Amino acid sequence: MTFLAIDIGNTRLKWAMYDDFRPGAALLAHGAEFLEHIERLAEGAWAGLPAPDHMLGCVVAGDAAKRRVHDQIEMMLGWNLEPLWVVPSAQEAGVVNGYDYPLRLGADRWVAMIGARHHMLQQGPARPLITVMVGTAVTVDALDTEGNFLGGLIIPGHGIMLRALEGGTAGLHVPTGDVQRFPKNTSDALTSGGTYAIAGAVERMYQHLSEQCNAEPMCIMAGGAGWKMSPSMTRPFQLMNNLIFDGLLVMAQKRWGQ
Ligand SMILES: Nc1ncnc2c1ncn2[C@@H]1O[C@H](COP(=O)(O)OP(=O)(O)O)[C@@H](O)[C@H]1O
Ligand SMILES: CC(C)(COP(=O)(O)O)[C@@H](O)C(=O)NCCC(=O)O
Ligand SMILES: [K+]
Repeated sequence: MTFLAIDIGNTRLKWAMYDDFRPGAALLAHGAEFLEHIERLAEGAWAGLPAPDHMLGCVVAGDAAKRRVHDQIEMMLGWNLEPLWVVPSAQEAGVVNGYDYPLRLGADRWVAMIGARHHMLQQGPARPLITVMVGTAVTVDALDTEGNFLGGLIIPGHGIMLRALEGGTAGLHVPTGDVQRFPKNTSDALTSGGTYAIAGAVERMYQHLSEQCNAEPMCIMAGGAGWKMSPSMTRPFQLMNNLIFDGLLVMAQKRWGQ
């Protein structure tokens, strides 16, 4: 019972093939393509894969990207798949969506929270939970001990922050620098500024959530640039590279399992 999970962010499409659609399924193959290379999937990374029985994805990159992926799936000989995409709802898998308009929440944030809460409950008792996703943009989302999504932050990712500063000034065209506590050149000042802006936002959310819930939150971080943040975080956290896929496996089991 093979399962294809797809996560289309604003920079890259990530995909993973599993031998089953339940948490803990074995990873058979995985990969990532920049969005401009979606058309390579069918004849490239996906060629030779076993035909998946089910597919579930989340997409925040717009309908055009989704349609281009449908075209790739159609090109796969022997695949007979109905592509299904996550739509954030009011409640799923023990998580309650507190957004003013639940549908407007990014599908990737919804899936990540569901994956993170499932992961936490596998490890021990329920606690407040923060999911941090460091991709094109950075999102910092808060769940209380009962699984209510209380709300979250959206901030620019490293790349967007740098490009915005480069574009809006005359003197900030410099190579990437290092993260320093007291940067003494422009490159280090920009790199450190972006990194601590993100780390500071997570710290604030940690304070807000621990005050709100009277308990120490668990913090789970993911996303293509999560590793860049690791040395600069102020609180304990777990890096989970497959967080979105884990969330999709939880949702897939609810849809097709049993
Ligand atoms: N090998 C890599 N390829 C692409 N982006 C990378 C890579 N390593 C780190 N990054 C960083 O990760 C970000 C993209 O992360 P990703 O999780 O793919 O974003 P999204 O989900 O928004 O597409 C980029 O902004 C880039 O700074
Ligand atoms: C915040 C995001 C742009 C993050 O995108 P990403 O960095 O993963 O490409 C995405 O989750 C999104 O478009 N959200 C919709 C708006 C919202 O969540 O409020
Ligand atoms: K993402």
